[in-house]
Amino acid sequence: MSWFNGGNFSAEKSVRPTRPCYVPPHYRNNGMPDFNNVNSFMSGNGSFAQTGFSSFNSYSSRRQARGGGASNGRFAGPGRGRSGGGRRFGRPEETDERNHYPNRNGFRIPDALDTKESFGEDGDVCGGINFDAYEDIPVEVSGSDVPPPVNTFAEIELSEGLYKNIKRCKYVKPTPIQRHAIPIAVAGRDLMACAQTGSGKTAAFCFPIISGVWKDRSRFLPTAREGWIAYPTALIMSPTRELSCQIHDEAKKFAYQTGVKIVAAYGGAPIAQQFRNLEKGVDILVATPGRLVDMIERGRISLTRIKFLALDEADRMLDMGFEPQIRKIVEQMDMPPPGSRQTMLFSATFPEDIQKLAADFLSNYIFLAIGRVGSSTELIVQKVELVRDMDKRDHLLDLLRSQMVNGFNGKKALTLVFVETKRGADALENWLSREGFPAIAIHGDKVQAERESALRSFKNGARPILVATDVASRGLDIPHVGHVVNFDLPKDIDGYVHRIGRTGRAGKSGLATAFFSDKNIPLAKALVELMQESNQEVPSWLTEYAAESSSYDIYSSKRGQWYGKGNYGGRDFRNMTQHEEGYHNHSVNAGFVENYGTTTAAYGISNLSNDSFDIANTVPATSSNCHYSDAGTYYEGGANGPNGYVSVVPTGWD
Ligand SMILES: Nc1ncnc2c1ncn2[C@@H]1O[C@H](COP(=O)(O)OP(=O)(O)OP(=O)(O)O)[C@@H](O)[C@H]1O
Repeated sequence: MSWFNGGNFSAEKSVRPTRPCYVPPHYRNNGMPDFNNVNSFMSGNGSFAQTGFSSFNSYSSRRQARGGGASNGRFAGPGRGRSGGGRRFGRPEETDERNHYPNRNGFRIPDALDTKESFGEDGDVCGGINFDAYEDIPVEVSGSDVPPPVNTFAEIELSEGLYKNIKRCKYVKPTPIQRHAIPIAVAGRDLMACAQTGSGKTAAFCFPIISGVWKDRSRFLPTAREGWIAYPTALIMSPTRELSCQIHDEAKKFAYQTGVKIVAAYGGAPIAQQFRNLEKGVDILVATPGRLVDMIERGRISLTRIKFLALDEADRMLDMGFEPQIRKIVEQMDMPPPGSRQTMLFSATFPEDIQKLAADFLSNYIFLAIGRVGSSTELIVQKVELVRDMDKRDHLLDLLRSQMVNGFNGKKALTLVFVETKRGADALENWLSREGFPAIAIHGDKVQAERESALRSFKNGARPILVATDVASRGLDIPHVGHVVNFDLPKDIDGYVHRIGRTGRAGKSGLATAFFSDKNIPLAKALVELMQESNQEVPSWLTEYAAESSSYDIYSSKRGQWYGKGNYGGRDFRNMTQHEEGYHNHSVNAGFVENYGTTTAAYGISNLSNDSFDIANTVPATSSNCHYSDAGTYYEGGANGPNGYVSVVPTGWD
């Protein structure tokens, strides 16, 4: 990625004097804002609004002037009373809240927000979507006989009606994940696909499924709903109700007038209504696991005719929370086994251990990664602020006021604030409302109608601040989210990647601010790595914490995952050497000797149950391919051979 060297864009008021100006990819071929001037940047031609970070850069000095306390000299909390001195206003009138919300403190209520922007017909920049932003992302594909990528939708053998709908949706050009994944899926191959948040994964699995279902004449068999049992041809599962709803809505747009019937089944909504929808016929079922199991156990859905299975947010679906239910649905009910159905797994993050689990559901699959697995898009400007827990509310208030003072510069932007707990979400919503900021909370303890209403009033701008737990962290595609605030940081870096990914979508820019407190030190190293990788400016105090936090890189009990690092894999785990605790004589696909930052595979050959092992290509350990982990653990194991299989024995942990 290039760093822009000043020139025409010299600062009026430089806030980053010591570093060259990074130009995010979405600005590279367009009108350029002044990148040395934060205010100018915020009001640039991206989708999010001016947020006034100039005032934040002076935050620390203001705090010191006030004599605010800092525990270790690095915290920048305001160190003053909890109210921040703001005037308090009552909760909003529930009626006509957009127009009459008490905004005496000046918080601008956006006008009605469009749900979609329009797209141009003329090439790369369509309705603010700048495809150049994605062009230089490296692509990794592995597996046998990989179908080649395409450059246009027209090159793919999709059904006629679907083409029309792609045009109707103004999808002029496929995104990289679509260019690669759709031909693979249309060729009938199983797929594990990873691409950054907001890069178009939904269409990447919906298009082949809709097309495949449409071409599958067997769905017209009269027995398709016999005895009021629904026999869908395709099943798309996702972890949350809101995401299932969203996928359902998207898929319906893509399947408009094709005759392909799509039904959603998710918890919290009346099951009787969902049964009635199923009774009208279903080709593609979009479901959350809990409601699906319920329906299958009540004998209303059979999976015997499933030909296409897609798991969105697949790593979440296979982590410890969901895995038993997914195994039950996919392995213990009546679904055809791998090989007899086509299985597609999609996510922006895919930890190695989950990749291994996922392999159980796949047959001869292709692994596709657009960018490094678990990486974050450069479209999102990431800021990390050092804030003590006790100062977070004031800090947030200052942030929101700063947005207020600088205005939205004619742009409409929503702010999504992530907190750790449901109680914390309610408390922050109440507090913000008391302070005169129109906020609404969404979390798992709210009934579904409340959740939907919260999301609606956020989307339409009636409550432009949504306080959310992780229930809103994955998959949700809400236009105009300009700013994501991690009021509480998540425990692992993958969670952070998904949360900040609610902004900076579809080629548009976004801003993510994290409040980092001493509780988050274990996350520092992974955060620094992620930020560096996406060319973000890393504060020096965070780098210091990262150095300190190396000692936190111990295996947690949870499936050998790194705490903090999230164990995010760089690539197809089949191409990696094994480095997990407790693996003995475990055969792995060699071909690579990989350095994982802390460990690298090493020396010695065992294996060798695999015929394709090529002893001639064996690479014995040398100082360059044999490393020690941070913990001083020596890996003894093997390498190499393009198709070789070797054993890796982590002797240090015996
Ligand atoms: N080819 C395209 N042309 C124009 N817009 C597109 C295209 N593909 C996807 N989009 C739009 O991009 C946005 C993001 O897409 P999508 O929600 O599928 O992202 P995602 O990769 O699934 O993100 P996440 O990882 O957060 O789930 C959506 O608004 C979608 O309509």
